[in-house]
Amino acid sequence: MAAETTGSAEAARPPGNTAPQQVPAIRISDLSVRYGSVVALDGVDLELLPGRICGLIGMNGSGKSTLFKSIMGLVTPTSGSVSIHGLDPARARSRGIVSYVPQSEDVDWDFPISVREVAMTGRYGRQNFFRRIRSQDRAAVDSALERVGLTDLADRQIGKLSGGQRKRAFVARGIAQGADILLLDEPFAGVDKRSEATILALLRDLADQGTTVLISTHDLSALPDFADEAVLLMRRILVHGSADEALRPEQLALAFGLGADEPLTTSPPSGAGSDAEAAR
Ligand SMILES: Nc1ncnc2c1ncn2[C@@H]1O[C@H](COP(=O)(O)OP(=O)(O)OP(=O)(O)O)[C@@H](O)[C@H]1O
Repeated sequence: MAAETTGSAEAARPPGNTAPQQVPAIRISDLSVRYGSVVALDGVDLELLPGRICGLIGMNGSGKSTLFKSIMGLVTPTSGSVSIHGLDPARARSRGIVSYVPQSEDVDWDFPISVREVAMTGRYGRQNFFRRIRSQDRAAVDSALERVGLTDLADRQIGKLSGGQRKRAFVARGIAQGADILLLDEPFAGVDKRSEATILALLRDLADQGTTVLISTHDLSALPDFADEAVLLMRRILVHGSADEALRPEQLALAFGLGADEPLTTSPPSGAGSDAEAAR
């Protein structure tokens, strides 16, 4: 079975949509990233349009976090390129165009920082060297906290929030920042269904206003509920299309099937990495 490897926004366009083609917010061309001998991404081509919510799925170690880091300019590609609204990713990040909502385990929840201060970090790129907070920074943070429904909890230490509230605090940071692109790494892990629905409504609102949203998730069943399009990743893109296309059994077998626990290295032991190879 040949994998679908379009990787293009064109593929995600609804049938019959003859609207003029938009300029992608994110354009990734032939991107490969290695950590020593480990191939994390291998020839990834992907374009994401403004105003779309894209689900990113793939097994552990398939390269999702590396893809996020590449979009943020936090890893150096071995080859290929990433362009964010025509800019180099590091420059786009320093200009506040991209915002990241980290996985829960990547955050020190004991750190003495309030919800308001987390949101204020989204303003750092706009402040001067001394980071003097201006009235427009306060206004942007207040407005962002209101938007995510955390005004009443603004002065609470970040660790003293529920899982869903913690995610909303980081989304508030992205809103305060005025980011055009929001990357969310496993935002629904440890979050109840009601909080998940609240976050999704918020993300839909942001997408309707032109924000590009890329969400990694292991909750495959939730994907069709929120994703305008989906990417199935296994070091390279197996599918970029609708959620239903990404969830076809034969595609899932390629991405999550035999050999899934084997390390994906440049020189896998015999039999390991067969799924990835099959997808080539
Ligand atoms: N700093 C690093 N040094 C060496 N190898 C790394 C490093 N970071 C990631 N890797 C490896 O690169 C591959 C891709 O990892 P990555 O974290 O991007 O996957 P992932 O899809 O986000 O995984 P998960 O679902 O477990 O978060 C894995 O084989 C991983 O072990």
